[in-house]
Amino acid sequence: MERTDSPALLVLEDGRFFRGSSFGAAGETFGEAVFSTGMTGYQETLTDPSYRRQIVVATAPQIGNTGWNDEDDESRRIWVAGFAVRDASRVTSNWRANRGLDEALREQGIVGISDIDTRALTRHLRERGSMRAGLSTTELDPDKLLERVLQQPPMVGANLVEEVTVGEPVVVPAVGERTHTVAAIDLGIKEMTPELMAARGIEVHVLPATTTLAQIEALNVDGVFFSNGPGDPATADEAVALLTDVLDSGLPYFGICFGNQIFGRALGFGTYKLKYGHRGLNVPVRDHRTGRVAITAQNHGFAVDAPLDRPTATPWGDAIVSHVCLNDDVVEGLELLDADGRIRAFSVQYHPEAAAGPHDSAYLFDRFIEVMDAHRSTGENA
Ligand SMILES: NC(=O)CC[C@H](N)C(=O)O
Repeated sequence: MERTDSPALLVLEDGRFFRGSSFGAAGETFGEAVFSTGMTGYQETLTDPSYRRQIVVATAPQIGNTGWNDEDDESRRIWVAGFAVRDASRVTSNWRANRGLDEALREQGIVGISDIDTRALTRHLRERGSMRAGLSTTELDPDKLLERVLQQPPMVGANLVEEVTVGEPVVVPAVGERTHTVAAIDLGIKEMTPELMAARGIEVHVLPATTTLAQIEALNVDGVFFSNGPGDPATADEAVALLTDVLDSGLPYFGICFGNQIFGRALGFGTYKLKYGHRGLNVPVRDHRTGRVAITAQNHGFAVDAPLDRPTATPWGDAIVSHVCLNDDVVEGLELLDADGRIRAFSVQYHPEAAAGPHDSAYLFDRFIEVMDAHRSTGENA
């Protein structure tokens, strides 16, 4: 691979290193090296708060062709700690683009590396697992950069919610007539999520992670949602405590990704770190209720440890694993059932908001509405 005159160096915590060219901002950065197999959607990936403190390796060999636009950001900024690609496209070609990817990275101070063998790097991470890494355009001695990598905190034990959650509540109004109101706890939410709810008549109150049940109830909501987010779910005790209160209150619940892990913990399950995680846009998942397999967008490094083959008794009723990854049997969804076997709370480990990714699972937003309607009619009959 041809390198430019401005060199960059990527060093993994086990000492393996890759020399390439500077791409995006110059400087030095550290994070967990993870690979994502999405062929498209790098703008959504880079602006997804769940990637906080991660150096993302794109397995797609050429990145940047469609540049950067003003519409596809999933949040207010780029969150990845760094970006590693094989070939950074020198040409931007898309009618919506108003700048190149390199320029967007530089504007936001995101350090990247190009012209490295991302296939070798990905195979290494698959074999050894995701691990800490350093990426630098200023320190080109692998031993010296490695010393600094080894001083960085690992992803296990990382509590990053505070770094990404909103400071103040934000209301996303329903499109057309408002039929429902939802409190969405922002653990690192992506903009597409409230938009998809709003498009279905839901007024969404995006709330800080420090919100209490009393504050949620004061909004007279029909249901509660917990978003995706960065870090180790085993550290998110406040979120687990809040969700426990929500379940005690009887309010319907829907969670995505981190929201699935928090739900798992509230139900009494543990979480654990996957070797190299699921990050991509084509992960097959089976929904036990419909029997259908959806191709899903995923971005998670941790997973819920729950039995696939039997219900688990919880203080609120039986919990079951509702969705399973067909690649490796990892838990991809949970349901809490009432005495009649109806869903009262549920979550998925993958991304029905699909930004970027396939829209196979958008039906889960409709399912949330059905669960809220069922809860409402029970309340009216009581
Ligand atoms: N996208 C997410 O919500 C990720 C959840 C969690 N940080 C994980 O890596 O598993």
